[in-house]
Amino acid sequence: MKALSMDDVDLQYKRVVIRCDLNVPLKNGVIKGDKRIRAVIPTIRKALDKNCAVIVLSHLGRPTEGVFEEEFSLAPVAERLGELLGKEVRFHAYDPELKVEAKNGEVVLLENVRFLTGEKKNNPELGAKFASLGDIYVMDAFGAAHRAHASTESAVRQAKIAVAGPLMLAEMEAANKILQEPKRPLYAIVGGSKVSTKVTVLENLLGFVDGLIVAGGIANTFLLAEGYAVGKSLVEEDFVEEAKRLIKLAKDKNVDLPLAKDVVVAKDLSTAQDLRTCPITDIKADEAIFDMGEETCKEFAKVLEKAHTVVWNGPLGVFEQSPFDKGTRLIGDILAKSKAYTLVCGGDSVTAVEQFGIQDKMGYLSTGGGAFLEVLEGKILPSVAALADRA
Ligand SMILES: Nc1ncnc2c1ncn2[C@@H]1O[C@H](COP(=O)(O)OP(=O)(O)O)[C@@H](O)[C@H]1O
Ligand SMILES: O=C(OP(=O)(O)O)[C@H](O)COP(=O)(O)O
Repeated sequence: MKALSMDDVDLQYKRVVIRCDLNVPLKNGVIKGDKRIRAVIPTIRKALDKNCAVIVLSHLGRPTEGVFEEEFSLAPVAERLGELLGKEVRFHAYDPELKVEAKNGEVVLLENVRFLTGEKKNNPELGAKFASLGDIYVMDAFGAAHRAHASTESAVRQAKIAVAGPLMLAEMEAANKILQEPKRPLYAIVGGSKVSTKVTVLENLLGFVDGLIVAGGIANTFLLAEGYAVGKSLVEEDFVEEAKRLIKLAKDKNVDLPLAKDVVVAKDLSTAQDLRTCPITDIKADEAIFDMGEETCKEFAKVLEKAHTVVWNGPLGVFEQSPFDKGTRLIGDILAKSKAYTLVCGGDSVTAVEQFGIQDKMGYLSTGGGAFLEVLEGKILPSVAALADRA
């Protein structure tokens, strides 16, 4: 990747802004997986070692812009970041004026940048404001590098000096390695919930992989496209036609695209009321799919036996809530035992793997989900393009 690194510039006593992806899973203010926070510790330490004043930026979730919403606050992240760094991290609360300064040797974490009007629209004035907070702008938010937002793209273009952080560089190297020399057969498992983000990814992956397992919440839209009733399951109706097209495209390209045969359904997620496993032909109108069934997982396992490389993004079910974690656990165990090189990407997927304690059995864990898949598609990420232009 063409970009300046932190080693290429004089950091001594500078004001450094580091854009990180600290978008971690949170429930009632409790962090459920801190991989993304741990991953940027070396970056922040690198700046502190040179007596820099450090301002950290990040987004969290998808809040409404222009207003503060407690559930999307980065305050709990500031605390965890401080624990991991072994030094206090000053939290700068919601402040549309962005009146923030840091002293040398100090780390300040700014409140969620997505509360600010213009962040997601890549507003150049907001980008200029972010850039002006420091002498050097370090783009280290690999997980958000596929977003052309004010803090990930515009600020990089406008900063006095813009460099790629060490995490960003390592992640790009890992993704490019798979892209350039994958050990085939190469299979991708794409699960999770973000259908709209993943549809284009799936289409492009069909041109690159030997097999594609569509699972988790996004599989529901594919089941609907195949004519099955999916009750109250999470679906994106606007993408049913797309799903139909992708199923046909996979056939034309001779790519395996196995879909679920049985699923775990319930009437209510929080109470798991009337939970049962049923064939996909038997989902009732008041039920929703929350996990893949055992038969389906066994079938996926058989398919995956052929793989020499597996790229896994997105859990197979609502893994945060037992017993809907079974499908994700099963596939995790299979991959942990498999000889295939397994690359796990995405905030929730990595959290699941760490929750199951199988992280050491995986080939590589990436902090980026959508970002990693877009690199595999051969796309140039907006942040990467901006960094290259500044090199
Ligand atoms: N059947 C399902 N219905 C609703 N949500 C689901 C389902 N399967 C998985 N999910 C949810 O998908 C989310 C993760 O999706 P996503 O953000 O796309 O993954 P990643 O962060 O690994 O890229 C998890 O919160 C999980 O609960
Ligand atoms: O969690 C993220 O992406 P991922 O779910 O693809 O891993 C990134 O922080 C990007 O978040 P976004 O998909 O709300 O832009």
